[in-house]
Amino acid sequence: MDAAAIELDQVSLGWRDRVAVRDVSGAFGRGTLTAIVGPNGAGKSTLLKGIMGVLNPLRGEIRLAGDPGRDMACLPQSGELDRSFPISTFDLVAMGAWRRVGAWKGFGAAERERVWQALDTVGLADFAARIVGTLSGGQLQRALFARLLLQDAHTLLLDEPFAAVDRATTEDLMALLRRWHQEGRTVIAVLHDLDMVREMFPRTLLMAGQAVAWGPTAEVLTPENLHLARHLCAGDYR
Ligand SMILES: Nc1ncnc2c1ncn2[C@@H]1O[C@H](COP(=O)(O)OP(=O)(O)OP(=O)(O)O)[C@@H](O)[C@H]1O
Repeated sequence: MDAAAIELDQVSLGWRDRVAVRDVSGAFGRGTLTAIVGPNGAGKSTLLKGIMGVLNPLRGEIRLAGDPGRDMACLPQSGELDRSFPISTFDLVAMGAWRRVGAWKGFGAAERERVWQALDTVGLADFAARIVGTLSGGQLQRALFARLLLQDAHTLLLDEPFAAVDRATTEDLMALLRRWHQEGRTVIAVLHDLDMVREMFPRTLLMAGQAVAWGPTAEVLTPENLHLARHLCAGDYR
């Protein structure tokens, strides 16, 4: 595999009373496109939080190539967003540029043009002035993808990017994800649609509290591995 963008060495994550992710070791190669899948409660979001640095490992080590502040961009699960914040769609997208250009005083005409381009790419140019609380779920997800475009990060972490969005929006946003992959960025997405993973994601990490399998998608999503994941999480997982 190419050089690692993110390396996990016997990583366990959780809280005082609960270990949600146990003893995961492996690497996300630079420029790879990986899906993280597994039953509800398998520790997928917890693993992403560990990689983002919002949760410290209980054990083990997470090593990131580059400067995580600048090189990593995240799309949180939509339920974790505060939509009541009174901000326009334009400003939400513009926030993606903060790390590159500093505070608002550095925000010139060129950056404004980039915001317009990003809004146009996701089909939201007509919604620039709308307060984000008035966007539909799918429109908000498009705006958050536009913000990722502004961030221009080498590594992108997306937690259920297509949850509760319709087929057309999913196809548009998936095209952006593929574009990032073709540009050589490292892309990691938590997903539930295994057919989509089989079709679009070359690599997969199957979680069930631990890493059940990690590698080329066809070798990971076998009936045996899925059965094991279901058994480990004691749920219904196909
Ligand atoms: N803040 C927290 N405190 C304690 N336990 C938590 C906390 N957040 C999550 N958990 C628990 O950790 C486990 C893993 O949760 P996580 O959200 O990582 O699962 P997931 O694989 O992303 O699930 P889903 O597919 O339902 O989103 C679950 O049992 C969950 O209840």
